[in-house]
Amino acid sequence: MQAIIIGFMGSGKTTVGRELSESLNVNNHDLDEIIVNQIGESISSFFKTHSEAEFRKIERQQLQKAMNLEGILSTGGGTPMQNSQIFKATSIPVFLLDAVDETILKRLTKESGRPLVEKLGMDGILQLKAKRQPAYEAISDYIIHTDNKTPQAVSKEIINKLRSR
Ligand SMILES: Nc1ncnc2c1ncn2[C@@H]1O[C@H](COP(=O)(O)OP(=O)(O)OP(=O)(O)O)[C@@H](O)[C@H]1O
Ligand SMILES: O=C(O)C1=C[C@@H](O)[C@@H](O)[C@H](O)C1
Repeated sequence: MQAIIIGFMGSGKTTVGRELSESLNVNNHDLDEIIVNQIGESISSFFKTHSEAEFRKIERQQLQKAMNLEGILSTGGGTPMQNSQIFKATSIPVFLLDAVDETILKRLTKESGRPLVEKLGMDGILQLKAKRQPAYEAISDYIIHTDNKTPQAVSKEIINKLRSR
């Protein structure tokens, strides 16, 4: 793996991961997509019939496997929380996509289908973001601010960091 992208829901991991892997001409892996293929249903529908703990167990297993793939890996928003050791132990650079609350709200309201947004509501989501922030930062090699930047600009910033390593 050349780079791992982490960040809160709506920070742009999936979008930037696609852009970045195209620019670098490497494989793109999205942990949420890998999980969806594994469970055979959407994450939303899985959450309706299973506990979050069951989801986290599958997420951890698939993360461990995905760390051995080549290319770019974008994770789920909650992936770093119970897997900090895996991220700390790797030599693959970890990029945190950061955004202020207002940006996250704008991006999340554009789309539906995120089970935690449905469960917690927007106030709860922003509280969760604040709670997770220290854990995200603790495992990141680079923090990339994404407010008012296109996914292309964010991707270019990551490429510059990768090239100057
Ligand atoms: N830099 C950006 N500027 C504007 N819109 C963006 C940017 N990055 C992502 N978006 C938009 O924000 C929404 C969420 O992006 P995306 O699905 O990539 O986030 P994510 O971090 O992968 O979220 P999740 O963890 O919930 O899957 C999408 O509609 C996407 O088009
Ligand atoms: O922030 C989270 O905990 C999640 C984010 C999504 O990417 C999915 O992995 C799932 O909906 C959980």
